[in-house]
Amino acid sequence: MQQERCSSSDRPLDPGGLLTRDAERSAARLGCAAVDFPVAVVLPAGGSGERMGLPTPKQFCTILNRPLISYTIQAFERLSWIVTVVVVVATENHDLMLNIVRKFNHTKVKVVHGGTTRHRSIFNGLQAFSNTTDSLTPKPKVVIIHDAVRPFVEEDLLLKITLAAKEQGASGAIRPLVSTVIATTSEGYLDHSLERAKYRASEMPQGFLYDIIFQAYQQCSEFDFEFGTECLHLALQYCGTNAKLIEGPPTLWKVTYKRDLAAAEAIIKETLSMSACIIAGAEAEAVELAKTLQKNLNMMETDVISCAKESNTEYLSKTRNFIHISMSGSSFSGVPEMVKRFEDIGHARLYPLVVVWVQLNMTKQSVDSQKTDELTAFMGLASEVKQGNVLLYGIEIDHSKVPEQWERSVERLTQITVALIRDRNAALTGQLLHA
Ligand SMILES: Nc1ccn([C@@H]2O[C@H](COP(=O)(O)OP(=O)(O)OP(=O)(O)O)[C@@H](O)[C@H]2O)c(=O)n1
Ligand SMILES: O=C(CO)[C@H](O)[C@H](O)COP(=O)(O)O
Repeated sequence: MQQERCSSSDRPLDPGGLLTRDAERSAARLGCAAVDFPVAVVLPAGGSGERMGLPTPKQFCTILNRPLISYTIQAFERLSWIVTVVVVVATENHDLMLNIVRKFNHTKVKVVHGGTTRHRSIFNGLQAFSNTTDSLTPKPKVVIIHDAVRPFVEEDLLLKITLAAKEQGASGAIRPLVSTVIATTSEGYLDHSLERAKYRASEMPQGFLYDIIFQAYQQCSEFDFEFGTECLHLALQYCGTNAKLIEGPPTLWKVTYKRDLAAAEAIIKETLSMSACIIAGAEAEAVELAKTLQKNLNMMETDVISCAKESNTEYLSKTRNFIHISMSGSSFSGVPEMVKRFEDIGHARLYPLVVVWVQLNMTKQSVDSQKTDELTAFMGLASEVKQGNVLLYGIEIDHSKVPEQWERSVERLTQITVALIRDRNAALTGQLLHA
């Protein structure tokens, strides 16, 4: 079978950089030269997340089995032009951070100890590059500073920030203000309000020539270290560098309150649901169903491949969702092999994979012992692969010669498949649903 593709017209963005795109393509889109100088990143992650109100600091809270900080690291680490990511954590979380680095195979990370305030933590991070004997942290030309709790940062913006920092000495992302900023009196009355259109919210990432921001931090007062919240201000105050400001997307927001964790999870799930690969058995009916399903899943980018092409793993890198269609009687053959392959290449290391096994029944099935055995094997496999971050679900569909009835069943199959992919609900794995 030929590989077929259909694209959705209004494909959402990829705010977390969860999908593969390379820097050169971004640079081409921006019409600027690719970065050809060393760039490093400092991620302050030494806070306690008081406003979140959880015992675990927010950067270590897990979303889909992975700590938030790992998503942020990944957004930078995947870019070939970023050399090192320095992560600054409180001393008591040093080992926890090293475990995260190992578990999720982060290869560019150096972990350093934080300070009592964000500015102190950032300064500690910058100092890691001043030790010229450490080959893991060579001094960069440009350093990007980014809060560890802002997991969604696209490479296009990082390129703009980096190139502007190289040109101007400093650059930072901004957003329009949502609310008006007012000053209050000590008694809690309105003192005055600012003209909202004149002001912007300062967000992250921010980029700097390393020498400028390091010099600025070396001159910082105790007051700056204790109460300052703005790195761009330090570059201006101590080095006379006016930052270039670049408007970023709303997804740059900082995870601060509990509800922000739910919002971050929703964004990650939405991004992971943008594409799927349908693997069809050799039978004509399975191929036909695969094509109809592909047409129905028009909001996703879908590929249809035949079981025969399954051994070619090229399709794996394109998606985190797999729909395996087989005929009843052929058992769920193919599914265990496919899942094993995911394990071998570590495909589920960063994101949970969804595998929907669709069993097409051509005749009315009687509940016999063969079917029960198959179901038991399916449930066993689902529970086993869940440990490896693969979410395996089953859907049975009875073929009907009555067109309206068949259409309704395929529509139900589509809806259940979309719901399983979007929700990525670990509690429902191993269930055999009926369309
Ligand atoms: N001593 C500190 C304080 C904060 N940060 C980091 O700075 C970033 C932005 O700070 P904020 O959102 O204020 O985090 P917390 O200080 O943890 O949150 P809260 O103010 O609610 O306690 C976070 O990644 C945080 O971990 C840091 O590295 N060292
Ligand atoms: O807003 C910012 C940019 O200027 C910083 O990201 C930072 O969040 C402010 O620090 P804090 O919340 O720790 O006081």
